[in-house]
Amino acid sequence: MSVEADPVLTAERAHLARAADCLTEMRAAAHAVTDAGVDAWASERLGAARAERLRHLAADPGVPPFFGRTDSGAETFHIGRRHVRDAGGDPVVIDWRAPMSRPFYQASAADPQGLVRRRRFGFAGGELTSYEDELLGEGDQQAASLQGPAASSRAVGGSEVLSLLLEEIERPRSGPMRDIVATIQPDQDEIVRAPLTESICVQGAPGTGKTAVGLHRAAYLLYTHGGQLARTGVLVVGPNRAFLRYIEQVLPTLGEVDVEQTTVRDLTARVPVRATDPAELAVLKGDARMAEVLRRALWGGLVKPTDSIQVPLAGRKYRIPVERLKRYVDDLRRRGQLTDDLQTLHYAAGRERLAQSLAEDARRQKELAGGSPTDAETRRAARSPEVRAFCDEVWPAWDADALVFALFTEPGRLARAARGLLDDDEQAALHRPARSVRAFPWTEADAVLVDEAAGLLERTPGYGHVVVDEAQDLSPMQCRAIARRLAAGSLTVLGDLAQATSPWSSGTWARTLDGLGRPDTVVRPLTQGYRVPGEVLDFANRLLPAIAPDLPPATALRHEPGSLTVRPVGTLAGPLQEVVGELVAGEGSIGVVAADGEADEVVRLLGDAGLPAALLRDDGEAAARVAVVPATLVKGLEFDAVVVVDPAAIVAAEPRGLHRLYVVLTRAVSTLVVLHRDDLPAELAA
Ligand SMILES: Nc1ncnc2c1ncn2[C@@H]1O[C@H](COP(=O)(O)OP(=O)(O)OP(=O)(O)O)[C@@H](O)[C@H]1O
Repeated sequence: MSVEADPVLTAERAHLARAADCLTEMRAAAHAVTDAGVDAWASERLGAARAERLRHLAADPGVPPFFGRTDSGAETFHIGRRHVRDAGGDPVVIDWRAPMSRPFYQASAADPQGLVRRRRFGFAGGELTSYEDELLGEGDQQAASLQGPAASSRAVGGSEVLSLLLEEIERPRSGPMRDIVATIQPDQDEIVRAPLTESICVQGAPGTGKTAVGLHRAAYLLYTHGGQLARTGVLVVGPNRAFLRYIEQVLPTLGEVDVEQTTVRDLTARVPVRATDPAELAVLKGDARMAEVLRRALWGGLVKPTDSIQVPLAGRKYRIPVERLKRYVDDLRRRGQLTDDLQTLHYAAGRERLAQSLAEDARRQKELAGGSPTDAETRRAARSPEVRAFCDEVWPAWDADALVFALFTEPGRLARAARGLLDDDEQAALHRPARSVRAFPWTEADAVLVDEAAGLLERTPGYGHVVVDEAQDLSPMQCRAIARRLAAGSLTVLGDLAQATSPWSSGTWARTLDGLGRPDTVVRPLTQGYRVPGEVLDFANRLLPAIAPDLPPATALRHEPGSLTVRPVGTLAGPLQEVVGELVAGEGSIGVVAADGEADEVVRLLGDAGLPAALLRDDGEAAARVAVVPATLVKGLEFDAVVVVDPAAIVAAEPRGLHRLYVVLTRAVSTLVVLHRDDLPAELAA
C-alpha cells in the first residue's frame, strides 16, 4: 500500500487539519478577549504576551499542533505542545504537560500504564508524512512492536531505537536549539515532571539532554503551577550570552514567554566589569570565606553608642539615655545575624529601624508626659538631623560597591574583617590601590562580591524556581548569588563535573549544592548520550580517567561509522580550507573550534578561501554559517559538524585544559574532524 493511500495517515491528516482550524479559532477568541481589556496598560501587556505565545504556537507552520497519540482501550488522545479545544470545549489535542499525557512518555512494554498503543508522527515541512506505532497491550509484554509506514528501528548500542527519535536527533541543525517535546525519553521525563517542591541536580554526560531537560522542566512547572510561578517567576541561568542565544527559543516554542534567561555575569552586573583577574585571584575572590569577610566588614562597622542623644519631636527635645541606645542597636544587630535570609534584618533596613526606634522612644516619652504626637510628627523625628547624625555614626550607611572598594583599598579594614579567615598573602593579593569607586577596575569576581554586599544591605527578590545550567563551573560566591535569588523556591541544577573548566569550580556536587543553599538535593545521573555518535564519544572518553575518574562514561545512542577523522597536518591552511569547504557543501551547522588565541588565525584562513566564516562572540549575536568558536565559548553548544584545530593548544591554554578539550570534543552531532599540527595530547593518543 502506498503511503499516500494509507487510511491511518489520511485520518490523522484530517485530525491535524481539524486541530489547526480549532487553534485558529482559539487564537481569534484570545485576540477578542484582549481587545475588550478594561485597563489599557494591562490589556496591552496581556495582549503582547498572548500574541507572542500564539505566534509561536499557531502561526509557525513548522510546529504541528500534535506529535503523538495514545490509545487506551476506550480513549484516544493526541498529544501536542498545547491544548487545543473545539468550539464545544472538547479536547482535540492534549498539552504534553497534562497528567493524561504522562503515559505517552512513560509507558513501556513492561509497564503499559493503560495504553494499548503509542503512536508517533513524522512531519516534513509541517506536513504529516509518517507514523510509527508501538503496541503495548497485553500479549506484548516482551517488547513493543513497531508498525506503520515509518516503522523501523535501528539496532543502536544494543537496543532498538525508534526511527523517529533518531531522525529527530540527526535532523540537520540550523539556528537555535529546538525543543525535544515529541521525543522526551522516560529517564528524562522523570526529571521534567518532578514536583515543584523538589530540587534536583542532574549530573549528565555530554549530550544527554541536560539543557533540554532543564528547559522542559521549566515549561512543565509553569504549566502545572502557573498561578504560583507567574507571581514568583522562573529564572534560567546559563554560562554565557552565546549559550543563551542558542537556547532562548526553546521556552517560547513551548509557549512560555515569561521566563527570564540570563547569565551569572548579567545577574550580578551592579558594577561595570573592566578587568580580568588572574586565575588564582579569581579563585580567592570566589571563595566562600569572602562572604564572611564581607559580612564582618559591614556589621563590624557598627559603633557602640557612647553618649545619650536629644531627639526633637513636635517642638520639644527628648533625651534618650545611652543604655537604651545600646539596647536598640544590639537588638537590631542580633536580628541582622540570623542566617535565614527571609528572617534576617538586612543592614539598610536595620538602619531605618534604628532611626524609627529613636523616634518611637521620643514619642513614648511625650505620651507619658500627656502629649499625643501624630504619626507624621514621629516620622519627622526619625528623619531629624539629630537622629540622622546618630545613625551615621553608629550604623554607617554603605553602598555595596563602596564597601568592596573600601576592603580592597584599605589594608587595615581588610585585616580587621579577614582576621583568622584570610592569611597575610591572601590579604595582600586582594589589596588594590585606587582613587575612586567609579574608576575602579572591577572584575567579574568583584561584581559577585558587590552583589553579595548588596544582598547584605537589602533583601534580593527571589524566584519560585531557578534552573542553573553548567553549574559545575560556579564558584562558591556565584552559588551564593544564585541562592539569594531563590528565596523559598526550588532548583534544577544541571551540569557535568567532567566539563568543569573554571579554576574556581568546587569539583563536587555536594559543595556546589551546599553553596546553592540546597545541600539535601538528590543528584540524578543521565548517561544516555543523544548528541554524539559512539565513535566520537569513545574518542573523547579517553580523557575521562584523567579528568573525572569517578564518573561513569556516557553511552552513545547512535554509532556512525566515519563520523570521526583525526588528521595530523604540517600546515593548517590547506587541510582546514579543504575540510570546511567540503562540509559547507552539505547541510547543517558547522563549528570550527580552536584555542582562543588561534581563533583569529582560523577566521583569516577560512576567509582567504572565501568560506562564510565568522568568529562567534559572547555578545548574543547569531552564529555564522561556519562559526569559528574560541574553545572557552563552546560549552553547551552543538553543531552538526565540528572541526577541532590543534587540541594540544587547547589543552595548553588553561589550567583545566583537558576538561576544556573534553567539552570541545563532545559538540558534534554527526561529524568530528580533528586537525592537529602538534602531537595529540598523550591522554587522547590511543
Ligand atoms: N529525548 C530527546 N529527543 C531528541 N533529541 C534529544 C533528546 N534528548 C536530547 N536530545 C538532543 O541531544 C542534544 C544534546 O542535548 P543537550 O544540549 O540538552 O545536552 P546536554 O546534556 O546539556 O549537553 P552538554 O553537557 O554536552 O552541553 C540536543 O540536540 C538535544 O536536542
